[in-house]
Parts: sequence; structure tokens; C-alpha cells
Amino acid sequence: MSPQSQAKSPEALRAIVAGTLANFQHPTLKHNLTALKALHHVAWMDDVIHIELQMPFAWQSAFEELKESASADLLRLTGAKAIDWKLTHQIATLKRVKNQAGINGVKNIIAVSSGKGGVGKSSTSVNLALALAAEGAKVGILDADIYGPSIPTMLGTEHERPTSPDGTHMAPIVAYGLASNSIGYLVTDDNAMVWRGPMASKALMQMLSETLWPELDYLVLDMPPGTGDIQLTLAQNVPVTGAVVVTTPQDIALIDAKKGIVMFEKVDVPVLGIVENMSMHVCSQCGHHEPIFGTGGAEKLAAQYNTSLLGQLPLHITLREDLDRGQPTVVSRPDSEFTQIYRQLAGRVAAQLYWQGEVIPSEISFRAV
Ligand SMILES: Nc1ncnc2c1ncn2[C@@H]1O[C@H](COP(=O)(O)OP(=O)(O)OP(=O)(O)O)[C@@H](O)[C@H]1O
Repeated sequence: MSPQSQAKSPEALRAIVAGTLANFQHPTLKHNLTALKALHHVAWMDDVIHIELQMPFAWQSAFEELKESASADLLRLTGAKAIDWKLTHQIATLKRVKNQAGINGVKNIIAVSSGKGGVGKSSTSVNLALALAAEGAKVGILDADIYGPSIPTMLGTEHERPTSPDGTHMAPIVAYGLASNSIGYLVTDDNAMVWRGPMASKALMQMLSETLWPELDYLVLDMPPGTGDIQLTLAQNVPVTGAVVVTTPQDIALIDAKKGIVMFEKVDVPVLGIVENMSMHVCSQCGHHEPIFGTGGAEKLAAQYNTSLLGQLPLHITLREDLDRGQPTVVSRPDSEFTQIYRQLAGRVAAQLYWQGEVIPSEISFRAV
């Protein structure tokens, strides 16, 4: 029998596709795609194989790599003329710290924190959120950085104000497909500065639960910098799924990043890994790379705390300029190498969240409004 007629039997075709998928290796896969039951649908029609994968975490970039690496083998093994690939996401809701109840509409909360200010936590949060969306997820961002709410500026929404359709809840501001809320939409900088710890954490908890989030796979929480009382209260009380710690390679930032990891460990929030920002200065004139804050620190830190280095972002003027004009690089330069790094980071964060978590099988999300 020719490969073509063999493959036309649904069982044989499924076996060939499943076998090929099982061989695909990728850093986001702890178990292979067949073990993950990712093969949702396979059919043969007019010499074209239709393959649909369904993934429990955001996986678009890896899917493109799969198509590149598996298509030739599948065509050869089946004799088909073409493959029609499709990826859908059914993103899993994962167990939250201390089995806390979730926030209406929100499947998973990812806290982005830093041990000290100015290391690029907000830049990372906003580009990570947009990269998760580019990877196929429904995403929101809550700017909890009470002393320097910069997300509205970074999203170009600083002049917008949330409305309240029912007089109690707030409708988030949507920019680039991202649902956002920020203390910056509600108060002027001067007012926020005088908030004491308990008042600040109470306001943030309220913003989290009283925003009318649309159905979200991931809500990125841009935490206030540092490891003080507000941060600890938030880490304890927000139903977080996992945390990402942002640092620069500088010793002083690394010492503070350690404190961040220890803080999350203390309250049982899983640390998904470390992001090293401003890893390397890239000159916009000549492209020369210079490690002005040192090298290798975040990698060592990750190894020391048995966590992973999720990504390394260069220090580049373009990244800052894009944020300053309210058009983050991930959306304004989708084909740039910076966007590629952020998307790789998003893929790793989503995968790490899934593999180290426990799936909540059938949580019904409801909105009590
Ligand atoms: N990789 C980078 N390349 C160039 N500029 C960057 C980079 N990361 C951050 N920046 C710039 O550095 C400044 C500080 O970044 P950001 O506001 O993200 O830090 P932060 O850690 O959130 O600070 P804080 O917590 O104190 O508000 C911003 O102007 C931002 O655009």
C-alpha cells in the first residue's frame, strides 16, 4: 500500500501524527505533546491533513516552530499535498496560593516584582502582558505600583479614566487588547505618595476585586517595588498563581532580588523564575554590546534558589522610547528581536506556570454583579 492510502484511514493517520508530535522537543514542554493530549483533531480531506492542537498554556511561538520542524516529515510519511495547522488555546486555571478563591473572570494571576525600584519591573510587566497576548492568551494588567504608577503612560492611556457602569465596580481601560487598571487612573501622583501601608494594600485589594475584568487567562500584577509590608500583605492576600522577579545584573539589585524570592517563598507563592533586565547595553549607533551592570549574576542567583532564568533583556534606547510614547515595543515592533525575546519570555512564563502548578479541573467563573 502507498503511504497515502495507509494514512487515509483515520486511525493510521492519527497514529502517524501523534508519533510525529511525540518527537517534538521544546523548552516549554516537560512532557511531549501526545502525553499532554494536545492533539485535538486530525482529519484527511482532499489530500490535505487538517491538524488542530489545543494547548493549556499560551504557546503560539512554539507552535510556529513545530510547524517548521514537523511538516516535512508528515508530508513524507503520509503522502499528503499540504497540512492545514490550527492552534487553539484552552488555558488551564491553576491552583492559587493557599487554595484561595479566584477573582471573578480571572484564571491566573502572575505577580511581577522587584527587590528594588528602577530595575525595569513595569517595563517588563507591560511587555510581558502584551507578549502573552501575542502568544494567544486573553490578558489583563493591574498596576499595583502605588508610588510610581507608570503603566498608564506606557500604554498611552494616562488621560483616560475608568467608568463605573453600576456605581460600585470599575470598567478597565483597554489598550492594545489589554484590559488595564491602575492607581494612576484614579489619583494624582501627589495623593498616592502619602498613602500609608495598610491604606495602600487595602486600596490595591479593592482595585483587584472591584474591576470588571473580562474573561482573562492571565492577569499580570505589577507589584510595588521592594519587599516591605505592602508587598508582603499583597503576596499573602492576592490569590496569586506564581511570581516573576525582575533584576538587573548589578550586585546591589541581585541582593534585593534575593529578598524578593525569599519573601514569596515565605508566603508559599511559587517563584516561576528571574528576568534579567538591562543585561547588556546595546549601542544604538554601532550595535556594540557592553555589560555595564556586570554579567552572570542572575544566572547564578537562579541556580542558587533552584529557579530558572526566564529571560534576558538588553538595555536599549528603543525600549525606553517606545514606552515613553505609550507604544510598547511588543506591539509597535512586532518583528523586532526585542519582541522575540519578550515572546520567548512569555512562552516560558506560561509553560512554567502550567508545569509547576496543579490544574483546577472545572472552575466555574461567575460574576456576582
Ligand atoms: N531594558 C531597558 N532598556 C532601556 N530602558 C529601559 C529598560 N528597562 C527599563 N527601562 C527604562 O528605565 C526606566 C525605569 O523602568 P521601569 O519604570 O520599568 O522600572 P521599575 O522597576 O518599574 O521602577 P519603579 O518600580 O521604581 O517604578 C523607564 O524609563 C524605562 O523605560
